[in-house]
Amino acid sequence: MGEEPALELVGLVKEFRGRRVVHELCLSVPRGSLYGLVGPNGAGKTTTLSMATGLLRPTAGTARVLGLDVWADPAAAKAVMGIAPDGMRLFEQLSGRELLQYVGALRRMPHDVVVERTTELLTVLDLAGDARTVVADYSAGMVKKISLAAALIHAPRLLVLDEPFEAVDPVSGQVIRTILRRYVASGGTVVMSSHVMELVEGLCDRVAVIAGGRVLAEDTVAGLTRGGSLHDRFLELVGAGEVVGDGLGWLGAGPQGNA
Ligand SMILES: Nc1ncnc2c1ncn2[C@@H]1O[C@H](COP(=O)(O)OP(=O)(O)OP(=O)(O)O)[C@@H](O)[C@H]1O
Repeated sequence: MGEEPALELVGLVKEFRGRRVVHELCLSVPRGSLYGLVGPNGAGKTTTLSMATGLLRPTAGTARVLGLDVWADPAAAKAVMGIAPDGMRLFEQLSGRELLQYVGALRRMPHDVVVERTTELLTVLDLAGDARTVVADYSAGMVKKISLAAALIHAPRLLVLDEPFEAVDPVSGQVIRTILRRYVASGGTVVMSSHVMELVEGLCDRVAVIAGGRVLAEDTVAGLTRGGSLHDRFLELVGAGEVVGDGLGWLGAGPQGNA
C-alpha cells in the first residue's frame, strides 16, 4: 500500500442555511507537493480549506491529514498542521514577538526553542523591526507574514495557506517562495490558494481548479496547462464570458457624470 496523502478530502459538502456551496468535493494532495488551489471569487476555496483544517464543520464528507481524521481526531490532526486561513483572527493586542511565543506555548514547545525560532522567523520575514509593535497596528502584508510565521513555528508536516501572498511586497514574496520551496524540499507539503496564476504556475507542482464548489480539473501544472499558460487554461475552464460588454456606460466624465 502506498503512503497516505498529506491531505485527502472525500465527498466534502457544505451547506449554509440549506444552500449548498461545496458539492461532494474530493481532493488528494500527495506528500511533498506544493499544491495550488485556484478558482473564481466565491468558488468555495476558503470554505473547503476551512473544512479541511478543522475550522468549519462539513455538512458531510471527511478530511484526513496524513491519515488522521480532522473531525474525528482534531487534536492529532491539528498537531501536524500549520494553518494560515484568510482573515484569521489573531490576538491583535499582542506584539508580533508575543504572538509567536504565545502560539509556541499553545503548541507546548520548549520555551528556548520558541524564543530561538521566533527571532529567526521575525528576521527572515523582515518583521524584526516591528517585533514589539502590536499586531493590530500591522499592515495587511505584515499580518500575512506574522500569520505564516505562526503557522510555521512548530515545524508542521502540512502547511495550509489561504492567499499567502496577498498584500505582500515583492521582496517578502520572494522570501516566502524560498521558505515554501525549502519546506517542501525537506519533506513538508503545502496547500495554498491564490488568485495569481503566474505565481501558482511558477511555484506549485500540482493545481486544482475549483468553481461552484466542485473540482473542475486537477493535475500537475504541466499536465493542466499543456504548453499554454495557467491563466488561459483557467479562463477556459471557468468560462471567461463577456467581461463587461456595453455595461457601465455611465462610468466616466461624460454629460451624465454625477447624475
Ligand atoms: N458563513 C457563510 N454563510 C453563508 N454563505 C457563506 C459563508 N461563507 C461562505 N459562504 C458562501 O460560500 C460560497 C463560497 O465562498 P468561499 O469564501 O469559500 O469562496 P472562495 O473561493 O474562497 O472565494 P474568494 O476567492 O472570493 O475568497 C460563496 O457563495 C459564499 O457566499
